[in-house]
Amino acid sequence: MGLLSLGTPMHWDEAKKYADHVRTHGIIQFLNLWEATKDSQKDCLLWGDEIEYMVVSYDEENKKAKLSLRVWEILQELAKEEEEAAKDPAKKLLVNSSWHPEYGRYMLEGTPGEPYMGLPRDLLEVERNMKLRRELACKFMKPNEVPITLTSYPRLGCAGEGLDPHHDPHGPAARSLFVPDEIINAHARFPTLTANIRRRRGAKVAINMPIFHDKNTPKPFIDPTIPTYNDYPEDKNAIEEGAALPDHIYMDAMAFGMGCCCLQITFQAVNVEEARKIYDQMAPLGPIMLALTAAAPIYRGYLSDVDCRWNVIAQSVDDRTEEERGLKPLKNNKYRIAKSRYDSIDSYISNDPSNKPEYNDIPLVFDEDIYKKLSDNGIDNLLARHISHLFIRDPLVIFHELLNIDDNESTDHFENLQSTNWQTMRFKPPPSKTSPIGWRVEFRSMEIQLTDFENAAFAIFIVLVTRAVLSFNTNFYIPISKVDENMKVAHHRNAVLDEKFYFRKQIFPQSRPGTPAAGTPFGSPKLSNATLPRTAATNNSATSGASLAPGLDRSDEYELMTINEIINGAPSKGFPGLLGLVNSYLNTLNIDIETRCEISKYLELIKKRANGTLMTAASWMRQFVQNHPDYKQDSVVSEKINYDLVKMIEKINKGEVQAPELLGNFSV
Ligand SMILES: Nc1ncnc2c1ncn2[C@@H]1O[C@H](COP(=O)(O)OP(=O)(O)OP(=O)(O)O)[C@@H](O)[C@H]1O
Ligand SMILES: N[C@@H](CCC(=O)O)C(=O)O
Ligand SMILES: N[C@@H](CS)C(=O)O
Repeated sequence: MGLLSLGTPMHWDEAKKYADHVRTHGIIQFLNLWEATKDSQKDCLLWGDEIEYMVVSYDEENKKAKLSLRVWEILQELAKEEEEAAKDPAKKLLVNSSWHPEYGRYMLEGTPGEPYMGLPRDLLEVERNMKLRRELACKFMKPNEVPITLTSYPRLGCAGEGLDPHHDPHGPAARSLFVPDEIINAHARFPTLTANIRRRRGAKVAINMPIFHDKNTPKPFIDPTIPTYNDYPEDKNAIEEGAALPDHIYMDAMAFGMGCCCLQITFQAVNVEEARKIYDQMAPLGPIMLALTAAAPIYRGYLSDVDCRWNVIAQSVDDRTEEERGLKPLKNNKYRIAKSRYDSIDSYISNDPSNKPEYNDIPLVFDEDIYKKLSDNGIDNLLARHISHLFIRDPLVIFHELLNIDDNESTDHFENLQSTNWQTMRFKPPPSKTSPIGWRVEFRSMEIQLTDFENAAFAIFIVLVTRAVLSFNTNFYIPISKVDENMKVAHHRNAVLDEKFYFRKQIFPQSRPGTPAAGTPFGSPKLSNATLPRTAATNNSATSGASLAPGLDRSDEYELMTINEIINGAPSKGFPGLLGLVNSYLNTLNIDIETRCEISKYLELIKKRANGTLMTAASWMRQFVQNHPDYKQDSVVSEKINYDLVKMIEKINKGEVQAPELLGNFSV
């Protein structure tokens, strides 16, 4: 959930006139924040997860599962609980969660009431708290409603069905052929984002995911369910005009992407340099964790040939004009931009000496005036590049009432741009000059899992990886272009087992192979060299992307590995794997046996997903569909299959049905 300011939002035609105003003041706000917080030191790890839910409403009589558009009412009840809990310590324990709206009017976002601390036994709170959240959300639902953690809803946008209450497709914000605007959260942020992305782009967003060709799927596949009416000026015949590609599942609205759910983890670092280090070290793991958590194989009622949501969301918020996408010469726009606002990160930002200039090997487009303003005010090259790159985008949601604000007090204009750059990692300054919250990093690529047990396992694994990274001073750097290649591969069907990913071979500093830095249990050991300054000469060029200089080919530093190798290690190569690192890290702590056993359960799940003993949610859902008696080997996921699938997921989550191929013997 991004910035939820209140006010009267501007139409794009007006908002674009204030884009420079918002950027200029956003940078002043960032600089004010930087001055006040750049030396902030925190002494403990704080971290938290964000779980996104969909609320399903069953029509038991007709065996249909619909998305409930009643979430606003549920959120109001949850907010009341939170308010009461804040006043009453006894209730605080029972509620212990925080709730937020999300893009879809059928979506909820829940986080722990307070961030977790850095003790190993706190890890055992994670699953308990996720269960508590689910129970609490249920309390305010109707008997036929249920929260499910499904990344993409299989039949979202199948016209004429699937929403409770029913609404026909269309509406002025999305102008979709498939979904009504009533599916969008009513908070002004969300319909305004939807409409202004479309207006800025100059056309509706066009999302095309390859269809999975089964035995009876027509070839070429030309979707017979795409309507051909033409209610809006730019709403042309999607097939004839080429918006809907053959052999693809076509979607035409932001809801198909931002209506997907994910699992995000945020960590507070001890200081800004440590946050930058974590950001860089975790970035190459983005695609690996995307493939390992893959849970989104079905779109608009069809089995697709991809397993993950990421590219769907990227295309669903792609506000770049034809000029920016390189389809026309630049005339009205300033830059060619390679990626959507929702995409993988474009540059590493740490001043750690292991961050070699040649790792930032993709051309970085950035606003040179903003870069200069940041540099002139003491921001180093890498951070200035990062921020001035985020600021090539236009603000999409501007509120009349919040145009002129006190740059000393507010960070709204900075957050406006920051919170609409939806990337695999987010580098987050303290929310305000006086906030007790420190510098944080958010890990954003993972797909939401079907059960709380799995979500807890992935959350715990990721937080332990960050601890191991700091403890062993690991080096996961590979050229960022390789991270991008991994991102593409991560989408492939069954990438987790069938594909290989670039990963660094030698992940320990040469001088201290595998030696853990001394640290308090689960705390962040002080980094010996993370604060060394880097001169501009050793950093990347300020004006363009540094491409790999001849003779500097670092391909000997990385190689293609399977996810099994990356996670579980490759003993013959002396590569420990991320789980090897995590276990070595845990061995350095003084943990009681019971806690260690409990933690091991979660790590076992990760191990077994990576080595193929257990299926990803994406593979499991494919198998469920393909084995369903109603499935006709034609890629179609019917209403009845959808209903049975959602029911099955609910039962697995409640422990009423075992799914050993997904969960092994683990109980949920
Ligand atoms: N000081 C902190 N350090 C680390 N994590 C924190 C801290 N405070 C809150 N969190 C956790 O960060 C997560 C997200 O909280 P935050 O309020 O930053 O969300 P947000 O604004 O919705 O973020 P985003 O839009 O980037 O997803 C939650 O899991 C929360 O528990
Ligand atoms: N739901 C989005 C993330 C939304 C957000 O940025 O909070 C996803 O699946 O990645
Ligand atoms: N929930 C995301 C996507 S709309 C945000 O608010 O930024």
